[in-house]
Amino acid sequence: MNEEQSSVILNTSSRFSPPQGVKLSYGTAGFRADASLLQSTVYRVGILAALRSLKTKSVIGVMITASHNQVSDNGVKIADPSGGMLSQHWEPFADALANATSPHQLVKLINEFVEKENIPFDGIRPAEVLLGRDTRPSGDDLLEAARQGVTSIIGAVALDMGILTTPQLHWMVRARNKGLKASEQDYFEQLSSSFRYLLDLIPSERSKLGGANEKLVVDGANGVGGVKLKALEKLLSGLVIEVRNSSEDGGVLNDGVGADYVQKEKVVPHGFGSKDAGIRCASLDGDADRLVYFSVQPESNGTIDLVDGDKILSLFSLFIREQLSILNEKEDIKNLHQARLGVVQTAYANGASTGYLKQLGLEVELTPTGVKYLHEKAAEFDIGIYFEANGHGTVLFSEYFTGWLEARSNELSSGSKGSEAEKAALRLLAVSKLINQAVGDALSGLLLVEVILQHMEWSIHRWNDLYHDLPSRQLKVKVADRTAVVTANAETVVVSPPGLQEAINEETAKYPHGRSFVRPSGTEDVVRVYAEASTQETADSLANSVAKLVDRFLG
Ligand SMILES: CC(=O)N[C@H]1[C@@H](OP(=O)(O)O)O[C@H](CO)[C@@H](O)[C@@H]1O
Ligand SMILES: [Mg+2]
Repeated sequence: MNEEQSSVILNTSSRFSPPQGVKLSYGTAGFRADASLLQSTVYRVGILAALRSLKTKSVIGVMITASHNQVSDNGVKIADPSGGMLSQHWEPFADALANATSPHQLVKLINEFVEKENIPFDGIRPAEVLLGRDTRPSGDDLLEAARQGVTSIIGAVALDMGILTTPQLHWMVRARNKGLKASEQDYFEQLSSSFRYLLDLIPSERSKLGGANEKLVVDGANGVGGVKLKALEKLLSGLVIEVRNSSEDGGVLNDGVGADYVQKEKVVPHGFGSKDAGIRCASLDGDADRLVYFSVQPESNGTIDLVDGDKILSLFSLFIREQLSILNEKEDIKNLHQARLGVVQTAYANGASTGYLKQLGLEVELTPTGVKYLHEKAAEFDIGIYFEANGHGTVLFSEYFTGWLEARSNELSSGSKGSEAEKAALRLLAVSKLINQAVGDALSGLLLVEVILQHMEWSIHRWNDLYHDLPSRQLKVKVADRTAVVTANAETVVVSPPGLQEAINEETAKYPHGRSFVRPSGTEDVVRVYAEASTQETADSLANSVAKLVDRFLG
């Protein structure tokens, strides 16, 4: 960096003092904290995003959100050129920048990093960063801090894209870097037109008046998702959606509402009750990158049948597998490309879901917790489907495979137009356009669920009956130092402290269908305990015993 550049950063950064005595970490999904602590962090992430744009010669995204956290929190994360998460290789630098104690130290760190990473300051292609935020009241000021960070790199351009869901911003970054249309309207049009296309491809003999056609009721978590879903719905036909807890209703973001609450507590969100018994309902999280479905049990006290990320994954897998097999059946050997379909889960996936997917003959991979790991693994397949049990996931299509599908559907349409094989190829192509290729997206996921249910003529109950979840329990244990827990094999085995895994094994062996693992959280200062067993009582008991072991070894 030249003198002029250094002095601009020195000047602007002096307006953003870091909070005293707080250690910030990029963590599993960006920086998160009470919003009042984040001005300097967001400003510095703005600088980092501009550097990333220079380095990759591409458009980069900065999203201001704290997802399912309480409304007084906020956060910031970077979208890479592909629309995916920031390269893990740059995370330690993000941490170092956020924790720099003075403007001089900040400039020194940036200089060292620019040199190490060989970041070009040649002015040939200026940095360009898209900024988005969710509905949090602190978002406006933080977005301004990000803008000042970006523009403190001379020549860099920051574009304020306004209030967006997290997946919308990631989608825009990806589209811009591919030279495609990238506005919010383009996003809505791509989703609604591929949804319509898939509806039109439903075999005509299947009645379009089945159970799935009743209205869908969606809990918007009092966040950005509900408002965007209403805008999207205006472009949809063939689906009636009622949105509750949209941020316009005056309710508090994530307070007794939203996908995280529904999945963890397994109870109805605010605004839902026994009057909704049996109806197909869905819940989004605060920034609309998670989706779960549920139905209210009749005459219950707010208890629900939860249809979680594992079941969404199973539904998508079934549909895609069916289309691939239609395609393969009709192919002659010369044209056969045996597509590799893979599904990716974490250890939190319910054991019944993994068993079900394997019994379908699917390749099931396990990765550590965190979308960045699942996404990376899913990208190794022609079609890779990944979901966390909490409802964050998507379906990735390799460029090679979409190219192959396009070529095949063209060939097929010039031969026997309207053949089953052609329709299967067209359905798969439409799925690749509907489902967000950048990151998990509750809105596009919801449309894919809806069209598959109509295609299968399934109610939410039929879908929920695909398999029955094993009873499970999750607990959190406060320990002196959670980093003392080191795991291996996608977090299923503890390697340190010594003896803990053997003790867990001994305990688990006492329970029929018992499974349990522990790992340090990447977003909270706790060790998480997960247990499954054949009844709720035994799952609870196993989780409690393992929590005691964690406390004994680490307390
Ligand atoms: C058990 C669980 O749900 N863990 C969540 C949670 O991570 P932890 O590292 O477990 O705190 O937040 C992550 C980011 O949102 C999400 O990817 C992950 O699935
Ligand atoms: Mg989220």
